[in-house]
Amino acid sequence: TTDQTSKLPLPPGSMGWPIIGESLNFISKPTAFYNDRRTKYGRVYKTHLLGQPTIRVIGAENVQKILTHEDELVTHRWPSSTRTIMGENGVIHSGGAEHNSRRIAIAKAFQHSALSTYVPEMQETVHNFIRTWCDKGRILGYPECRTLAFSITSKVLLGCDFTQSKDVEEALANFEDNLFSFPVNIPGSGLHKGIKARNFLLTKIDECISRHKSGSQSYPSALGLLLSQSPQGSLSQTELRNIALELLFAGHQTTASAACCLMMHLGKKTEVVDRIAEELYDRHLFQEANFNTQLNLDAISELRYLSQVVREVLRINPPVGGGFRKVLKTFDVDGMQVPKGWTVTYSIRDTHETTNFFQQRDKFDPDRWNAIQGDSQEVKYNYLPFGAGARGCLGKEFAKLILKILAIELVRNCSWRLLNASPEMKYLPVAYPTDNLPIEFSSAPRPLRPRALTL
Ligand code: HEM
Repeated sequence: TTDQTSKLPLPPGSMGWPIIGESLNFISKPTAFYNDRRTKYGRVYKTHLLGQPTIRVIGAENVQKILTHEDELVTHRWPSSTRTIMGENGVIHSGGAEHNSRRIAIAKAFQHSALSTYVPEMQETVHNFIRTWCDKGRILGYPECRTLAFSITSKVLLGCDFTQSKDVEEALANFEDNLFSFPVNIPGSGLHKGIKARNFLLTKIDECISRHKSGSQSYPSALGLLLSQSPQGSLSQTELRNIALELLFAGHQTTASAACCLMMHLGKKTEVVDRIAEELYDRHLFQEANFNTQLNLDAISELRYLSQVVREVLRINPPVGGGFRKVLKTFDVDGMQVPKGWTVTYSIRDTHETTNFFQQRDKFDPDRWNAIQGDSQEVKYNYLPFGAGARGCLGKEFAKLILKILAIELVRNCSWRLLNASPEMKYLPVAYPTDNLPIEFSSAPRPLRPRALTL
């Protein structure tokens, strides 16, 4: 229902069928669902999804209104299937002071000093994957990036190496694939499968926690760090378990999507690969004698061009399409009402794809960031791959670090060729190429261009 006290109209759009609304179209073809409605209705429209009357909002000013009024105009509310499968004792499905204190505790596992301890394990894992890609010769980029992200996130977030545990990888896929389901828990339903996967993953997380407690963990991890802070820290065991699961969820497909898109864009633009190689050469990270120099966080942070490349990949192909909120108080966007009690979703991808803030916005051009101050207020809501504000991504530096290490190791150790340079993209649950990105790998890196060699 609308808010009768507001004089403003509801946005255009369709509420679909009684009860199920437009959920069937959304679940069967989510990418087309969003694209069609953006074309038909523009920046703000209404729909009915997964049991909730919903308004979708596109565009920097509109998105800013949502992200800067957390706990005042809006609060957390993902669809009920997502809440059930993910659990409500973590950070993603909590609000107010509880959300804030959990965020503060988790942030400690992603501050500079913690991140620097994760680099060796990240580097070694990436390196091993690239070796197997070269051995295989031909790979499918997206599934490989999923497995790579699974391996890194399980090792570095949980401190447990599940690389060879196909049952855990499968359970995570089931968990992720059923997060958006009808809220009906009967055998065979998506929700039922998702809950089963959740319970299995929690038993594995419990094993990781026991291993940490017995001191048999050999490398630094986010969970290890969070555990070492409790019981003095602010997180209870129930919270920690759920947060570990959330980190796995939040870090896995997102990083896989970005890693795959990174390989895709570098595969399309060999001149960008050359520029990265030159930067590595200038920083003594790319010499005949030490192709595989041990990386460290400070050296990686100094690679300015590489950071622009990663930024640009996340601009053109933001892995996450947007976020869900519950409306606490009726407010307006573009002269229309967003009524109290409804769900509002803010769009990342549609905002990136429609903003006029960037010139030639469809062009992959890392140099555009030379002239733009990345953290400026101006760019903040036109470029938001990690969301922003009180619920902005906690793992963004962690994710960017993986992407940079991947780019460095790719450029130093191999060359690769896309077998289809312009694959069709899908965008849900994350951005990915529908053909899975077939790639041919060889173990000889591209030779350095003359400019670098004559330096
Ligand atoms: C390229 C990779 C990633 C992208 C694009 C991404 C994107 C996002 C976005 C858009 C949000 C905000 C969602 C909202 O507004 O509701 C978010 C939240 C979050 N992300 Fe990420 N993320 C990435 C990687 C990671 C990683 C690796 C981790 C963990 C290590 C992580 C942990 C989280 C957490 C815990 C939240 C919830 C914060 C809260 O609710 O307060 N993310 N992420």
